[in-house]
Amino acid sequence: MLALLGSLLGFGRLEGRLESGQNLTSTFDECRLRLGNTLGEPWMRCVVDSLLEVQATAKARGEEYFPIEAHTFDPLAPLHGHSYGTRSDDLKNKMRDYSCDVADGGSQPLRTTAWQYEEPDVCASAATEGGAFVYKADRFLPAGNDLDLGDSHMSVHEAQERCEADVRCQGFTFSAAGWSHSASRMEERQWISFKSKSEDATRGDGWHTFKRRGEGIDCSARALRQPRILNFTVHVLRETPPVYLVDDFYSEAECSYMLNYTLPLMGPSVVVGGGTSTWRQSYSVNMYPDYDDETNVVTQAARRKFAFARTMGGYTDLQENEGQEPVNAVYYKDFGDHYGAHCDGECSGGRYLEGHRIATSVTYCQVAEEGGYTLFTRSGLKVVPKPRQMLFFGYIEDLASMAMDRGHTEHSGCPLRKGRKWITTMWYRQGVTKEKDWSRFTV
Ligand SMILES: O=C(O)CCC(=O)C(=O)O
Ligand SMILES: [Fe+2]
Repeated sequence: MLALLGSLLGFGRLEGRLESGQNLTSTFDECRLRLGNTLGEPWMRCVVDSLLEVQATAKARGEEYFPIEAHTFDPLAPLHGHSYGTRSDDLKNKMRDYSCDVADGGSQPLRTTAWQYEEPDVCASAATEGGAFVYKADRFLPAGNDLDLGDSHMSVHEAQERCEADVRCQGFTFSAAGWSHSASRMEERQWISFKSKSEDATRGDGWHTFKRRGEGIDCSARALRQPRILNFTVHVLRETPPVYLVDDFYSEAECSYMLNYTLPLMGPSVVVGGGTSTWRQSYSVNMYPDYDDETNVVTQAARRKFAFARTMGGYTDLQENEGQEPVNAVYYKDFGDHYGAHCDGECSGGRYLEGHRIATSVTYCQVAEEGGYTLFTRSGLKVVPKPRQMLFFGYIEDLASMAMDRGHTEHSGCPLRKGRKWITTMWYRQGVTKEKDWSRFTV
């Protein structure tokens, strides 16, 4: 079934006759009614078949029509030279707009299964060594110079005390070639810059950074923070390439922590290559997991997501580390905010290349009352999320040959109609490391 849509929708071609020609909406409505109010793939197929019939009749009569070329159902192949995610495919986008605004409850799972995750011990001594601070060698903090603590000449030890005493202080940074983190050297005086921002520790030889630990977890209540075994319910929406929806992936505490922390920092979203676009209307900000700080909520959530991708997604070589992309927090808040049809990675059937994106997860803390669904635009899968669910989808069509998807992972954030939507999007890359990080590769 899946094998048909990537190719047939790739053939939708507009020749300036849409408005004066076939009334698409009536075809959409008719197919929906004929199929008992369901959308998805059977509906898309019905629409295309109906339009082909109308086209044949119109052609014979010399009338206008919505032009689409005859489609093949098999094998599925992207249209030669066709670039996914462009605006050229008008029929597909009209179908997307229509599907987004129909209250059909979304796609139902093929099956439901369970996933178990054993949390790392976030309060183990190794994970909290260094007390309230995480030390980062060869890193400086570029931003957050708005503290009146100023630059001060003092011992590193004193700097820790001063920073801890001020809630605004998120860390401090100094340059000292040859300095190493040891008890005696903590008493040496350095020129210290205190910072109100510590998420973006940047590589710099001879620099040293002390970051305040995440405040998400209080390790003083040690007894309450034994590592937990978490059990999740997983709804399988598609087997290959995988689309899973996981219930209660984030806890309420995680969501409120991330919402509170990101909302004041958000700016207009950008698209791949930089810049804003009406294709992606929302607000966003990056969150940086710090794999040296296990108490950090963003770190814990990222570790859980990677574990899921390895065990459930089958991407066993995936590794969370500093080479991965930051997590993108996205807020859709105004009527019509949306993300047009796009692929997050390569989706025209090539071979997977190390360092590139291999999977995506979207975790919803706030869902809209109407609209804001996540729709797979070439396969008709529609996710109507519940708060705190995680949508995971991978792009590998065949794990044995590492052949990539041929269009079925193309997706869209439906226009927001009522309420607000707040999500975190995470992209997974195989083979990235701290030294060879994501920015060296395209998507
Ligand atoms: O908003 C959504 O539902 C999808 C978001 C998305 O596709 C992305 O952030 O890459
Ligand atoms: Fe996306």
